[in-house]
Amino acid sequence: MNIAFIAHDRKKEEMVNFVIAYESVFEDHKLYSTGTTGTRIMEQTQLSIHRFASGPLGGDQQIGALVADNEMDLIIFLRDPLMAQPHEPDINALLRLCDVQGIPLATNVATAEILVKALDRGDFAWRELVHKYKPGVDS
Ligand SMILES: O=C(CO)COP(=O)(O)O
Repeated sequence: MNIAFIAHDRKKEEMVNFVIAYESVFEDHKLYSTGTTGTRIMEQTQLSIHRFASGPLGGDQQIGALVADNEMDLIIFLRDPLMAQPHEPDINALLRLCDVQGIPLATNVATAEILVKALDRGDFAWRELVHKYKPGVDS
């Protein structure tokens, strides 16, 4: 599965701790992130992550492009609900595209935990069909 991690600055530590807790699940998947989030996770885990640009520089939009193509299977996006972001339009566009494509999206750790347990159980296996019938998409 293709999984993306995104965390705003005051949520990065929570994200790193979450990924450490489920590292054994994530290591079987293809991982993506915005720039700084991915760097922080890779510093503290053995995971290899394809990092896009930092969020304010277009990273949310780059992940959004994969969502628009229905290539992303799960997004964990720990947003900071108490601080305005300069790239709010990019963030909203990504969230909207997840709803357009019906992509599982967690915006807090409680939901992320439920989705990761579902992932580990194989509940998202149907997504393989999406990839299988789309030429040029990673499995
Ligand atoms: O701003 C972000 C998402 O909107 C996160 O970007 P970084 O991971 O580069 O800090």
